[in-house]
Amino acid sequence: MLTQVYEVTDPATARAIAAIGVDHIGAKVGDGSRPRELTVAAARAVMAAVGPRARFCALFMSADVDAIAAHIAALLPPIVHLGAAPEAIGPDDMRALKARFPGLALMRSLPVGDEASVALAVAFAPFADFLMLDSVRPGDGKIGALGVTHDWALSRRIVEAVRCPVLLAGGLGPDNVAAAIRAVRPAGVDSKTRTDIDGGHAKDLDKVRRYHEAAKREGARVAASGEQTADAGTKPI
Ligand SMILES: O=C(O)c1ccccc1N[C@@H]1O[C@H](COP(=O)(O)O)[C@@H](O)[C@H]1O
Repeated sequence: MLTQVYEVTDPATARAIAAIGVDHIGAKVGDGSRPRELTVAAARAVMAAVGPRARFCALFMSADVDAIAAHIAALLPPIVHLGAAPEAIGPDDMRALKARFPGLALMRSLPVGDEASVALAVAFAPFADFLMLDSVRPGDGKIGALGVTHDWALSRRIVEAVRCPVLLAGGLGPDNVAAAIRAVRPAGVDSKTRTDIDGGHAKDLDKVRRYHEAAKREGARVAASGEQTADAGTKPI
């Protein structure tokens, strides 16, 4: 079971979370115009602090594929995570990014809202190394960092419908990650708000540790029980 934690904005926190054993450590990267969005220079320092124990994920909220490509070329992160709406960055854009950066692992956030989410995931899966299924706000369509769960039965159907490894996101933390793994059988899990300090965006290392340990424990239990779990390995597109 892969564990992923957002968002890390300083090297010391990146080092501490890597020492806990978290597999993917993420930060928002861009021109610095969004809240807590790191410039390439700041992201480079966090990525170096992650070290060899974990993989750094660069989350781009922008829909400007040329700007994203320029940031990738400057930073060369192991995992590029695309967070813009699916209408804004589509499968063709993902194919183009992979062609330009062949060694890159691409993670694609997708909203899980209604029945249409399953077809959307099926359409994107062939172009992603990881899908990340996240909650969506009904009013404005905002995806992610909402701190709320979604219909896990839909996410389970997506896990069963695609070959691509799926990470489950949306309101996960130490107290519900095991139940989420039992319900969805993802290849990995992601957490932001519920591993933050209360009322702030800094990471609470005790929450991160409890989330990570609960996820690894439940992932191992599911694997040992022989229950179906998606493959956590990456596959080339
Ligand atoms: O991390 C952010 O600030 C962010 C901003 C805008 C969209 C997505 C964002 N983050 C992603 O959302 C998941 C889930 O968040 P939560 O656990 O429900 O709070 C987060 O881990 C990032 O992958």
